[in-house]
Amino acid sequence: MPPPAMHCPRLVLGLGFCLLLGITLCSLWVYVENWLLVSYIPYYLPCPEIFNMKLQHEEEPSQPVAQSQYPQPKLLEQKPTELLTLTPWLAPVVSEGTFNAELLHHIYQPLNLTIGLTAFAVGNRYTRFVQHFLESAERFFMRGYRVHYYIFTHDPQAIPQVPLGPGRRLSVIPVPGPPQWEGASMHRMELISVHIAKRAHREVDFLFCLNVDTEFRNPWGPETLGDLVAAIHPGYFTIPRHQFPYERRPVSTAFVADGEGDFYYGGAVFGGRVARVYEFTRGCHMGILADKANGILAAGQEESHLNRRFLSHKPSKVLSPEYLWDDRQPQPPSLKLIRFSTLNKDSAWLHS
Ligand SMILES: CC(=O)N[C@H]1[C@@H](OP(=O)(O)OP(=O)(O)OC[C@H]2O[C@@H](n3ccc(=O)[nH]c3=O)[C@H](O)[C@@H]2O)O[C@H](CO)[C@H](O)[C@@H]1O
Ligand SMILES: [Mn+2]
Repeated sequence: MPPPAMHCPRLVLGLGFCLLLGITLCSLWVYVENWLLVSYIPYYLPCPEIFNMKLQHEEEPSQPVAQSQYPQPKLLEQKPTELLTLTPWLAPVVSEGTFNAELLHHIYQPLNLTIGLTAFAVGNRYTRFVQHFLESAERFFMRGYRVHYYIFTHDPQAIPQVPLGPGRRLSVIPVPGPPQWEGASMHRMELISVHIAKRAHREVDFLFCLNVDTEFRNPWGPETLGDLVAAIHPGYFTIPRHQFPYERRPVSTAFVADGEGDFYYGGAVFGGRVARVYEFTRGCHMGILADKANGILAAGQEESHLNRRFLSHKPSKVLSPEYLWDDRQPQPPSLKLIRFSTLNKDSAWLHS
């Protein structure tokens, strides 16, 4: 009698088939398992590409900061000044005693920055201020840095040739004069923003916008550089905010309510990184245009719009009234020095 298996070739075939199927299913499972594992790896392990990525910025050579000698900062020390040194939104308030000029110079000098400065001299009453303004700036404004002055005027012929130090240059920007000119306050924001868009954004890193009937009296250096910089108005730093000369009519885009306000900032000094100054001046110009369309002229004109905007777009650095004084006021003991001041229009040198 043949063995029973021989009797059932079908059984053998069936067993063989089952074995094959089992092996196939097993390898399929291993493959699927591996495949699942592979598909999860990128989610749990860091992508190896990031280790090969080249950093865009080369590491800076070490700066000579460590070599300069300056007093140790002390956490528990008395206040460096009678003035506030930090705003509630953590912007420094710059005044004498709050910074070390030599240390800042060591930090900013290697950055090779160009600082722009705009001033308007439209109308013969204002062109006569340019010479003294530039001469005083040459003595005190950002000494040791590249500086680009932009003087906006209706009369380029009237702008004097003032000798400039190395790395410093002057561009005269022609603008319409009177009668199209209805007072600088209505045009400066527009003209500055257009000038930045057309030209200054390529030429300078930081830009300050200043009144021209002024003078520098003491050093104004890199301690003033910041993203968006405002200066406290010399006339209003001792009074409560409900007395600030903000625009108080709600119909104006410059409206500020009684219970609002940080400092009253001067329209004679503002600045910052050139892109931020562009946004700032553009925003102020839009507010001025909207008011104009509604037949409104803000109480402090451009200065009202500047103050409104600084309320919602806080300055990253605030300059104390050392950086915006007014000749008509005596120097208070809380201000250790005056760096920049509005001139009394009867100043003797104007008549000489
Ligand atoms: C001491 C004081 O109260 N000063 C206020 C006022 O100064 P002022 O009343 O002294 O303003 P301003 O008449 O000097 O005008 C500001 C600047 O605009 C330019 N300009 C003005 C008129 C003109 O016809 N042509 C021309 O070029 C010029 O650069 C001048 O420095 O204005 C400032 C705004 O900047 C602030 O509002 C100040 O609070
Ligand atoms: Mn003035």
